Amino acid sequence: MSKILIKDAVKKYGDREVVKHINLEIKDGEFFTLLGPSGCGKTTLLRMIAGFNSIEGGDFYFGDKRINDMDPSKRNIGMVFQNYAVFPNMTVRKNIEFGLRERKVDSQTIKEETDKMLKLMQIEEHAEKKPQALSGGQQQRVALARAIIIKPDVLLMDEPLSNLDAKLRVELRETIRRIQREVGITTVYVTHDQEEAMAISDRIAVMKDGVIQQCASAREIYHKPINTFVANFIGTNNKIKAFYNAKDEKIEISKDYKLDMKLNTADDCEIILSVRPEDLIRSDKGMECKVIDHVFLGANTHFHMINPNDEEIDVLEESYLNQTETINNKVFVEIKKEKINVFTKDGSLNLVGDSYEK
Ligand SMILES: Nc1ncnc2c1ncn2[C@@H]1O[C@H](COP(=O)(O)OP(=O)(O)OP(=O)(O)O)[C@@H](O)[C@H]1O
Repeated sequence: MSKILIKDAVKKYGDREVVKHINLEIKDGEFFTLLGPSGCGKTTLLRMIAGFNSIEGGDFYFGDKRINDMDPSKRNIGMVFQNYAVFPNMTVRKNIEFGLRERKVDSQTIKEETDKMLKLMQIEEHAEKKPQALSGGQQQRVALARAIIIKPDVLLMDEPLSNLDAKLRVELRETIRRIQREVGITTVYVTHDQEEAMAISDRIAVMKDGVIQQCASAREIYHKPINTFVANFIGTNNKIKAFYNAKDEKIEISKDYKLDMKLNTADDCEIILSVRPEDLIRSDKGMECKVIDHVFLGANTHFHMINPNDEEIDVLEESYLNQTETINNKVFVEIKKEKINVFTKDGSLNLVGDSYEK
């Protein structure tokens, strides 16, 4: 049985639908992420699960229990927000204990459970400090401990890392993932950061304008995006305009560069190739491109180029000591055909079938 089931959910502000007929099934123990640009409705949907927003349509279930009309306090959820919602006047220990005290748990159990949490979050030495003496990352560990000590059925997290600097974000997202696995708690996580979503999630729902575009594992979303919005939102993507000759089963990129490939259409049509920078390789044949810049990034080097269609493309190569390319040089670039996605001209449909290994 699914842990959270959402059927045909609608949220309206006035006449405006901001969540538009969403269906989702989240499994027990799953780390599930709602990902999308600002304003796409992720927080609104999360708040509907929590019970903080009215629901204008659809049904929400925890297990087989319909929760639409259940008070938030009865839903047994833990929440962590962007702003570390810890009580400033209480010590770290008192903050973490809070939920158990509210539930009138005996003091021996409170002590044991709180000690366990302090250890799990690696903040034992801060137990008797007030939150303001802690860094942002440590405060978020307190918030997380406080949310999960009550053993909620579902943990809801809304951009919990956005106020932290880049290094801490990476560190804490790994901690969150490890702890979620250890505790096995079903988690719904909201972020606009695609890299964070990929690093942390079992599955991701990519949202745009209140609609789920694709719901799948990070790998599937990266390698097999359903439309150009998803392809562009996740990772770096080169868009190359081309033409499909259906009779000859050829993709025509330029006069001199064609790929043999059968697409899921019987008609000649204009298409958009979607190619990751790592799936373009410098070669002695292919598209003739002009190098306009190169950026050394340690493990990799990024080459920015202009292709024969006057499109700017990015080529990612593993770095090596004597790697050089002079700006304005002409180079040939080949496409790793087995890795590309091909979309209709309007970007709405992926024309690559399942026959290609992704
Ligand atoms: N109380 C409200 N009244 C009217 N409109 C609202 C209200 N809350 C949110 N909205 C609108 O609903 C849409 C979805 O907002 P929501 O906060 O869910 O987006 P989001 O994807 O979480 O974005 P962000 O990452 O910026 O928080 C937005 O267009 C927003 O302006």
